[in-house]
Amino acid sequence: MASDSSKPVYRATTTAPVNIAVIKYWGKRDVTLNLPTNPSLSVTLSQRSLRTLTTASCSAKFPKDDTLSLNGKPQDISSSKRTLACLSNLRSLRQQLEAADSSLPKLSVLSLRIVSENNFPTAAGLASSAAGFAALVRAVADLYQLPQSATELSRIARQGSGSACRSLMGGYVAWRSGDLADGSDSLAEEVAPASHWPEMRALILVVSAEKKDVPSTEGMQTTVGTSELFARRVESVVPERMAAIEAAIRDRDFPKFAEITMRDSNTFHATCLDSWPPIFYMNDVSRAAVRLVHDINSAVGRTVCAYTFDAGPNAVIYYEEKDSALVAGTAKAILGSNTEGWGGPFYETLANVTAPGVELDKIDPRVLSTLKDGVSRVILTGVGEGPVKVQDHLVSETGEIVTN
Ligand SMILES: Nc1ncnc2c1ncn2[C@@H]1O[C@H](COP(=O)(O)OP(=O)(O)OP(=O)(O)O)[C@@H](O)[C@H]1O
Ligand SMILES: C[C@@](O)(CCOP(=O)(O)OP(=O)(O)O)CC(=O)O
Repeated sequence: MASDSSKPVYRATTTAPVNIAVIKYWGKRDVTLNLPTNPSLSVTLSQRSLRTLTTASCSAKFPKDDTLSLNGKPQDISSSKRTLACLSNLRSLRQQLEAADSSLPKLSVLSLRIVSENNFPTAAGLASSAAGFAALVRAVADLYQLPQSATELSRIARQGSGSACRSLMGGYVAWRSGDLADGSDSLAEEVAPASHWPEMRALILVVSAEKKDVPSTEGMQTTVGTSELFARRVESVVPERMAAIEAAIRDRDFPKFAEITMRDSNTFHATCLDSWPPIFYMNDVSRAAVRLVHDINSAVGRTVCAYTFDAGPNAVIYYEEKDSALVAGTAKAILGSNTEGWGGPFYETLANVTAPGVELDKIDPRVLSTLKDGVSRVILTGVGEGPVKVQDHLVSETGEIVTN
């Protein structure tokens, strides 16, 4: 029997971004294949702020079962149908390559050791599952040297977590819901690269970093099964908004982009409230953030910012870089520079801003105190690129997990 040292360790490492939808995915027409009831569209956020780093490795020296370690903790992947579905799809693509070229090493028969780190809280409504599954699929696809495009791989990432299919690309990304029962046409595609509209910024107000009450999968099934508003959202509201927001992105028309974004977040949360029993993801602090955005826009006299909320209370506020002082500068004046997170790569335009962009007497006083008490941390970021192949492997050349 060959000694362990003669059994090579194959490795590939990637980073992957978070994305925040402006037209929300909410509802599945097929739970097993993770097929959505409606298309969605998101902005990929810069990995200079939020990112997952994942190494996929395989070797004949690893124990028989595939393993996944997330933030230093082993995960039970044997009970995660979604992770198993991603891995089995990727393996069969590798098998096809090996069957066509006998000179290729038989990686498809080796156990996988996958190690991942999120640089932000997991399962706290910061889209960790999107970045996490995108990184997992991208890293294993790189390890297996698969020729498939990001759009083709999105079909696999979608089965890990729907929103993950949109994190395989940078910029402005649409997930086409598709019509086919086997899901082969349910894919993500880039609507515009980040370079088309690089001035897009996002200020995330972290309201709660706790694990959320109703997980997305469960929440969306309750909505599909019980909300009367939901059918209208799927039939007419979303298709019209998809066309309109794609045009707004093409024309870099921020006011249009912003209004559609806010309305779609509101419609999504309305269908949650219309579910039975009702589901609440937004709280008083979230509602104060909504009010803040409307107050800023009306004080400035044009639409300079837009809010959106996922399945949790955190607010994501989109704006253009030229309006940083008006939007982020006002938020900073309200929250105080002691709130964690004012800094980092997107901070330059704000660093010298001392006065609020909008006078605070133009903002409802209850909003000021609710935000000051309820926002624990901010994240300043902006539109960014898709996954990047890197060499900071989380598995050593000899196969051990690297602890940072
Ligand atoms: N780096 C990762 N690698 C693999 N799986 C991950 C990774 N990060 C998160 N996940 C998976 O995603 C799950 C969290 O998904 P969940 O949808 O509950 O939260 P979220 O993505 O933060 O919130 P939301 O999708 O509503 O914005 C984790 O329990 C884990 O299974
Ligand atoms: C509100 C959302 O963030 C819901 C995301 O849901 P997930 O992609 O987390 O759901 P699963 O497919 O069940 O894993 C909207 C969106 O990102 O489009």
